[in-house]
Amino acid sequence: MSGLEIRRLRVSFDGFTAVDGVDLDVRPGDLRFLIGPNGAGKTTLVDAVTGLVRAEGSVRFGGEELLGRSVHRIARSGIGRTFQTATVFEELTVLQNLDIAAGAGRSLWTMLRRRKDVPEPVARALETVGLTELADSPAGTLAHGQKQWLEIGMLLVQDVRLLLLDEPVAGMSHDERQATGELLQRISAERTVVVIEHDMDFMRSFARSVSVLHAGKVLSEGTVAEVQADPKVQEVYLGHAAAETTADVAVQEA
Ligand SMILES: Nc1ncnc2c1ncn2[C@@H]1O[C@H](COP(=O)(O)OP(=O)(O)OP(=O)(O)O)[C@@H](O)[C@H]1O
Repeated sequence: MSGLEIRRLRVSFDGFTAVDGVDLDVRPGDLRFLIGPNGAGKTTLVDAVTGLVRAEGSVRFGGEELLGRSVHRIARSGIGRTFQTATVFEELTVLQNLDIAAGAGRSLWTMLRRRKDVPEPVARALETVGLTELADSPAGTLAHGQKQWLEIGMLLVQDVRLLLLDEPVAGMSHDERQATGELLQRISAERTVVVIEHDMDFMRSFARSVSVLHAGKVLSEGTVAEVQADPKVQEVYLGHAAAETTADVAVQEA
């Protein structure tokens, strides 16, 4: 099974090139972290894959070309994403949220009715994301981390094969981060998962592979150890830190 294959991807905004000729291959079973300084083009790359911005080049998933397709058609091709802020229906229960995500073709009444028989894919998703006990709680009462897990569950019931997650652990507690990392490892065993992340500790603990983006290009790629040892990466990150330190000193001296 072929996963995500990106070739010569380019996205421009009014003459500014945010993604500048990116090649990227992510196989099913991988857990790829996409890192890079602010403005590197990470979110824009995911926007291009999901059809939110126009792009040139080629994005194939499972061998099918996605560029040029509508957002809805891309979603129907088994591609799903989460955003930094979870987008769940707060007034509905966890189960109803999952039911609606799973429920193409069912009436709203069928989906909102309290049912004893939870459909098998929904029960499996509840189990996978660890929310079985909270199935009947309104989503609005969930903790921040639990909402992110619900959103991932909503992708699982749609049988999304490629998950693109934008900073899934931002704002999470240490325990929530750990649980999220383990969740991502479980779901990536048979799906293709790409995670945009700024949290380097989280990346070191859970990434199977890493791509570093800088100024719209892939700067480095490999295992966590390979990427960390790459002088180009050290320069970008240390250069960044050095610049911030200099700025801090300048502010303090002013
Ligand atoms: N709609 C847009 N119009 C104009 N410029 C944009 C647009 N979207 C993004 N950009 C620019 O493209 C560049 C890449 O942005 P992008 O959000 O993809 O970076 P990022 O790596 O995700 O950064 P961050 O880690 O801060 O989220 C930035 O310079 C940004 O200002």
